[in-house]
Amino acid sequence: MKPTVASFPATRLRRLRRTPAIRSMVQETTLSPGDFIWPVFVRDGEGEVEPIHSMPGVNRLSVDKVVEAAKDAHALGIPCICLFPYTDPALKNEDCAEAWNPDNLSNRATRAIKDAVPDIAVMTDVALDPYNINGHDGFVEGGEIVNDRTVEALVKQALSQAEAGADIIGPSDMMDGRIGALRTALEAEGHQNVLLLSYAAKYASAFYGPFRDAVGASGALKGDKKTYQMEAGNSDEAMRLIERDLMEGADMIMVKPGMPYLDICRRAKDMFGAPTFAYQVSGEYAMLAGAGERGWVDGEKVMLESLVAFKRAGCDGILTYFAPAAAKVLNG
Ligand SMILES: NCc1[nH]cc(CCC(=O)O)c1CC(=O)O
Repeated sequence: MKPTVASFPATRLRRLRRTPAIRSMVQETTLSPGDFIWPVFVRDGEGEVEPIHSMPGVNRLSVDKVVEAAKDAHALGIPCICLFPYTDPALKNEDCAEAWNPDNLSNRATRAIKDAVPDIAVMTDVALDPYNINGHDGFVEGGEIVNDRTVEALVKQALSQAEAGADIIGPSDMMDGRIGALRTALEAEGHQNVLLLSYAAKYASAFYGPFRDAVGASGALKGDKKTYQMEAGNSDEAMRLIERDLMEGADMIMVKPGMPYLDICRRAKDMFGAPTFAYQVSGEYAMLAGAGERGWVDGEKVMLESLVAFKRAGCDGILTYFAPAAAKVLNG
């Protein structure tokens, strides 16, 4: 596109910015609660609302409280809630079997939400890190994060989530071949309507720090995730990963983290035209919410500005811890 601009004063671009009414008429991108997927942290117990110190305003919730959160989200017009379990350290080991336990925390929360608020979509996370004694997304053998044996486990995990009623499965593990394996298994087991939202372009990022505290994986993690998550300097590789996942049966794709990778969102949308999501991750949230809390920035304004940026960059939606706060502002 080459914008046409006649010379001054035939064109005075400030005319279009003069009043709120005129600015609203020509606004190119808008934000609404329907754009949000709300990630929540689930813990055991009842009546539990446990603050996460590195994410001001975010709590670990017991299943009953997650159900209340889902009701609130639905009332605010948020279409989807995404579950991340904080697993009891006693249930973590090297075989990660808790990941496909039909009665694990994530599956109990899914069933409880689908019972109480059937209209909200439930998204679940596929990766072994909440269950793995060493904090990695895959099995570790002799210091290596092994691919194919991990994919077999991810399939069992995803099937248990589909069985529990998950609408959207989000593989965040970055193993090769998992989208194809998951799609094949879901089709074979009668879950042909379950959606796959692939964490297709997921970078090995320091912005995940507060999340790892929230799910209790920080202490456990040995080494880094660079043999499966992407290097920050790469963009062509992101396009290869997205194309590969779409060809294997992903319905939607994600770029993660969000703000430092808006160029990847734009490129992905332009290149593939698939439903594209960005994850505004825990570290991004911590920076904005933390600075807002101290009065260093206007918390509400930076929240909305950061979120509309994703829409402008081509995203169809955003996973954000701000979802309920932003929806409240947008609903007026
Ligand atoms: N499967 C791990 C996973 N799923 C979502 C996040 C990060 C989300 C966030 O930071 O908000 C991570 C962290 C990681 O890869 O170490």
